[in-house]
Amino acid sequence: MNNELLEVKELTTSFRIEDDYYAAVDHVNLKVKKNEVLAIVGESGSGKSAFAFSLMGLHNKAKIEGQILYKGQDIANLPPSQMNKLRGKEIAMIFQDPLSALNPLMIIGEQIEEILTLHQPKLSSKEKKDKVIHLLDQVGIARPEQLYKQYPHELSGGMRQRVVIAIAIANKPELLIADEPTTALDVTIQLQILELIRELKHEINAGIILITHDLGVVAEMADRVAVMYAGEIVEIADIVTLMTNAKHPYTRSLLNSIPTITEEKSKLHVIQGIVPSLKNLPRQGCRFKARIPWISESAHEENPQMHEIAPGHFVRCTCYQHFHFPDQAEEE
Ligand SMILES: Nc1ncnc2c1ncn2[C@@H]1O[C@H](COP(=O)(O)OP(=O)(O)OP(=O)(O)O)[C@@H](O)[C@H]1O
Repeated sequence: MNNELLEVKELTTSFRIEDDYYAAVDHVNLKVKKNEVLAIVGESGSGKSAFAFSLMGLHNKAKIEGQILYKGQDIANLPPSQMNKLRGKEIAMIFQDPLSALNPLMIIGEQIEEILTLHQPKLSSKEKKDKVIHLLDQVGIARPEQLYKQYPHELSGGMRQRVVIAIAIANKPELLIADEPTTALDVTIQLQILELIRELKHEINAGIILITHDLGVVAEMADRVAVMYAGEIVEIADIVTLMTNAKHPYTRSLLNSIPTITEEKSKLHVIQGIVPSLKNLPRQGCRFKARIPWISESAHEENPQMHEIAPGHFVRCTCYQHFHFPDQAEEE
């Protein structure tokens, strides 16, 4: 197989609420290649984390349907013993909150050694320590020997996230999933961590799935972007196309809600409403319809499909052809 690393087919992740299952990830299809950053973007509640956790096999009680083909092998619903061998080695994740991802009672060096021991049991103590020092250096920690002996609470948020990244890349994963890796950090530190992930992309030669609600982060980091709304992918395109020629009303609304210094505040288009809760989600028709009520009913497909409108550029539903912001006339 070429350089395709991951192919997700019709992935559906459903949670049990009272007596029924409700899909938080609904028939998602996408691919990730080696050396590629695929960003998944959407508001809170759109299903991004549920998707990431499905790839990592971290859902305890959810029902997972469809296929997660990692290097051709379906890893959806893999027995825990087999998933444990992949997780932390071939597939690794950087979590949102570095403090909760680290063990408060263990020094940093031991925490990184632990993940090395798990997947490379034959390493000697000296080899392990050398690798840890090298990893800490690789993630930009100035005095790795000193940090080796420190506890998580002794570090700043940015340092902790560097350690979490060191743990994620310790076993040279081929697929790295970063779930809002900078959300919990100060703005200046966010930039440093993004820069680090960008540098590592070349060094570790991995495919990266970057989950974020922040289109600024997407613009900086992504090669391709999948926009997620209410559990579905509504648009996929390469980064340049997405930033300059987005079509789906949701993508356009997200892009329009980014303030620019040249735009007057009164002209900002802020999307009204929120992503509906799982139980209240309309499962028939266009899921974004309720948030663009000024667009006529007939613009929407009854059963919205993904349309390939240019090579590699997919848009769900036909409503994009008739979409305009409330204060503008229809474009076509
Ligand atoms: N364990 C669970 N049980 C029931 N519902 C859940 C569970 N986990 C997530 N959900 C619901 O699934 C939907 C998608 O949640 P998810 O956390 O994946 O969204 P998200 O896009 O990652 O948002 P955020 O950026 O806030 O993390 C939400 O409606 C959420 O309430």
